Amino acid sequence: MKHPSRAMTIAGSSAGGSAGIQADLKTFQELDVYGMSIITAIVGRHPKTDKNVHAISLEAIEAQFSTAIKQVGVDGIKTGMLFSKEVIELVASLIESAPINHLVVDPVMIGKMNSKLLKDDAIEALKKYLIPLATIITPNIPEASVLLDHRSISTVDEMKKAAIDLQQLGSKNILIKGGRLEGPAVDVLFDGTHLTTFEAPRIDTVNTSGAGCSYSAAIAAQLTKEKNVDEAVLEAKQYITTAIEYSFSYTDVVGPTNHAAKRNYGNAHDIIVKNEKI
Ligand SMILES: Nc1ncnc2c1ncn2[C@@H]1O[C@H](COP(=O)(O)OP(=O)(O)O)[C@@H](O)[C@H]1O
Ligand SMILES: Cc1ncc(COP(=O)(O)O)c(C=O)c1O
Repeated sequence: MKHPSRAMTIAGSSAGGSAGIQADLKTFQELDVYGMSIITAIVGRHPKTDKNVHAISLEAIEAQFSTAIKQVGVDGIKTGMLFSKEVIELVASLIESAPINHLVVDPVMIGKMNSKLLKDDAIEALKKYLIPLATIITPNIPEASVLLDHRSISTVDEMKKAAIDLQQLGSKNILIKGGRLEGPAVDVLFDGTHLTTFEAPRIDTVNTSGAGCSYSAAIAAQLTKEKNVDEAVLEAKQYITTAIEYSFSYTDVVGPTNHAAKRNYGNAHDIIVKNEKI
């Protein structure tokens, strides 16, 4: 038997199972890669306070990472919620010490239920230490805007311009996710020479908690299988579009995407891919 490739998520725990570490591990499993997790923080809602993030010590983060590397090894990593500049600096140095070919950085800042997942003073550390190590970064529109000093981004053309400008931060590839715009769900990839758009129909649902987490985890999973970046993004876009098509909610809270949907029902929609040279 050939061993599956090995993917690691370094991210926060999201108790409801829709986002964060939980979404990443479900995605890895669905895509047939061996999943590992390094928990950086625990997000839990406290109805009577706004203290909904419980930090994990740097020592515990380092201990998880070295255990996973020694017990298993790693082919590709994705980072999600990192919360503080201290965690970002540590995670960047751990990643630099590991023999990996693929790093997906999802610059998670604010959750869909408005949890603050990154401190304001951590943004510079993200730019300085982690993004330059990335194979690809996957900001949504508000995150891309913050990384570009609060530039307004409200059209696909502005997403294209933003993707080109974000490459100056040092990541090889930039993928801006258009989930927050109206109209078709268009994501823009810039690889340094080409702009590629990946377009899916907009699905009429609010249940997209963890969509960005699952999408970046799916890209990481495909990269560990030695797919190139274009193939990895296309397959991940098919995966997340199908997971959103079959999303649901158990309560009146924004619900999860359906991680098993592609396995159970096959791809829900064709993705339109367009490519232009810059
Ligand atoms: N209603 C929707 N219909 C189809 N695709 C969507 C929808 N909402 C988000 N997406 C897609 O889901 C992926 C995650 O995007 P987004 O929700 O913007 O990320 P995040 O969770 O980081 O905010 C992207 O490919 C985006 O285009
Ligand atoms: C730990 C963690 N990471 C990431 C996210 C981001 O989720 P989303 O992709 O829905 O923005 C959340 C949302 O609450 C979270 O709790």
